[in-house]
Amino acid sequence: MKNIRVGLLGIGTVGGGTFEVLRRNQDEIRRRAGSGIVITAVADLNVERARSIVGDDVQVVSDARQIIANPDIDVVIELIGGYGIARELVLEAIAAGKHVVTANKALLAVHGTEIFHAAAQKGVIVAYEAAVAGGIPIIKALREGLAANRIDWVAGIINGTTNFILSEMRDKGLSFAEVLTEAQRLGYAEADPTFDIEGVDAAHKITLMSAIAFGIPVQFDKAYVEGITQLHRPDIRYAEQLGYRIKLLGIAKRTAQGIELRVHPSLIPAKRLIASVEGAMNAVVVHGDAVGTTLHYGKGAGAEPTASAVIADLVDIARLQGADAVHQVPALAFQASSLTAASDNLPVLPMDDIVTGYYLRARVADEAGVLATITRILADAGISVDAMLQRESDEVSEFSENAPHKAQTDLIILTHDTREGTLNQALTQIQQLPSVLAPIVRIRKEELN
Ligand SMILES: NC(=O)C1=CN([C@@H]2O[C@H](COP(=O)(O)OP(=O)(O)OC[C@H]3O[C@@H](n4cnc5c(N)ncnc54)[C@H](O)[C@@H]3O)[C@@H](O)[C@H]2O)C=CC1
Ligand SMILES: N[C@@H](CC=O)C(=O)O
Ligand code: NA
Repeated sequence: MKNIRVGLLGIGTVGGGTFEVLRRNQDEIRRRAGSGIVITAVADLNVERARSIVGDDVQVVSDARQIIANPDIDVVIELIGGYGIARELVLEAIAAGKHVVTANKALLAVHGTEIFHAAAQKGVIVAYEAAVAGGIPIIKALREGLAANRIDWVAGIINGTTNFILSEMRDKGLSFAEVLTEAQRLGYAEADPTFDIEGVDAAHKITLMSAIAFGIPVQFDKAYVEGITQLHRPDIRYAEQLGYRIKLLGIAKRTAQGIELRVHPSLIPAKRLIASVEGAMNAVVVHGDAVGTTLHYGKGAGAEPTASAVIADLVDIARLQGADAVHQVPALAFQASSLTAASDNLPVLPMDDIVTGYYLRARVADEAGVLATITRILADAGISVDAMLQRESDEVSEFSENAPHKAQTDLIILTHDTREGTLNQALTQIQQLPSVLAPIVRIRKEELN
C-alpha cells in the first residue's frame, strides 16, 4: 500500500510530539497501519522553529492553505487550536477532499455540527481522539467498544491543568498562580488558560462525549460551566474530613427528563478509584446498562500522550484506505439521521432540574438554635441531610465585617439527592437568616456508583 502523506498545520506542543512519535515508531506504526504514514509538509507561523524540529526533508511553510491546496497530501492534521482560523482551514481541507485529524475540542464542541456534516457530504473522515482526554482512547471506547450499551452516564476528570492545580495546591501548599504557571510551562494549559481554570475546556470535552454517548448533537451552548477559581481551601479540607475529594468533573447523564450536561467542582467519595487521580492525569468513568461501570485512565495532556491519540487516528484512516464512507464509524457514533430526533426527546436540562447531592458550608454566629433553624428549613423543603460537621472557623471570613466580633463557626452539611431548584429556594431562605454571616458555599456531590 502506498504511504499516507500527511500535512501538519501547527507544530507547537502537540504537533512537535506527533512529529517525534511518528518518526520514532515509524516501523511499528507501518506494521499496524499496513502502509507508511509520513508527514511531508508542515505549516506554522514560526517557520524557523518548525524547521528546527523537522529538519530539511520536510516542506515547511507559513501559509497553511498551501498544504491544503497540495494534491499530494492525503490527510491534514489541525493542531493550531481555537475557533477562528482552525475552523476555516478544517472546512477547506474537507472541501478539498482530505481527511482531517484534530485535537481541537473547542472547535468541534462549538462547530461540530457544521464540520461533521461537511465531512459526511464529502465522504471524508474527521477524527478527534486527541480532543478528549488526550491519550486515553475514550472516543474509541464510547463509539466502538461500548456500542452495545445504553449509556447511562459519563463523568470524568478531563482537564489536566485543573487537576494538576488542585493536586499541587493540596499536597505542596503552593498557590493557585504558581501551579498554573508550572502547568503552562509543562504544555498542559490551553493558549488561553482561563479555558482550563473556568471549566470551559472540560465543557468542550464533555459536550463531545455527551453526543457520542447518547446520540445527540454537540450542544456546547447548553452546557453548565463552572471552574475552580471560586474554590476555597477550607472546603477542600472539610471535604476530606467527610471522606470526599474535590475534583473538577465533566458530567453527562441521561435521566427520564433529558440530559444533564455540566462541569463544576464536585465532591467524590475518596474510596472511588477516580478520587485518586492526581496531577495532569485524566480519568473517565462510563456507566452502561450492559457493561456496568468502566474506568478509563491515562495522561490527558502533554506532547506525546496527545500525539499518541493523533497518530491512532492516522492509523485508522490508513486502514480505511479504499473503503467508502458507508464503512466508516459515524463521526458522532450514531447514524447522522438519528441525531436530531434524539435531541428533541432528550433536551439538555436546565440546572434547576438536575438532581444530585450537595455539600453546604455556612459561616454562622456561634449561638444556640442556628443549626436547628437551618435544618428545619431544609426539612421543610424536603431536603434530607446525609452528614453534618461543625468546625471552629480558623479564619475570619472576609464577608463577616458586619459582625466582626461575634464568635463564628462553620456548619458543614451534606445532603442526599435533591433537585437543584428546590435546594436553591431553601438556600435563599437560609442566607437571609441574621446568624448566617457570609455567602453559603455550595458544591455538588456525586457518588459515581
Ligand atoms: N497541549 C496539550 O496538552 C493538548 C492540546 N490539545 C489541543 O491541541 C491543539 C494544539 O495545542 P498545542 O500544541 O498545545 O498548542 P501550541 O500553542 O503549542 O501550538 C500551536 C501551534 O500552531 C501555530 N499556529 C498558530 N496559528 C497558526 C496559523 N494560522 N497557521 C499555522 N500555524 C499556526 C503556532 O505557531 C504553534 O506552533 C489545540 O487545539 C489544543 O486544544 C489537545 C489535547 C492536549
Ligand atoms: N488544557 C488541556 C489540554 C488537553 O486537552 C488540559 O489541561 O487538559
Ligand atoms: Na482521547
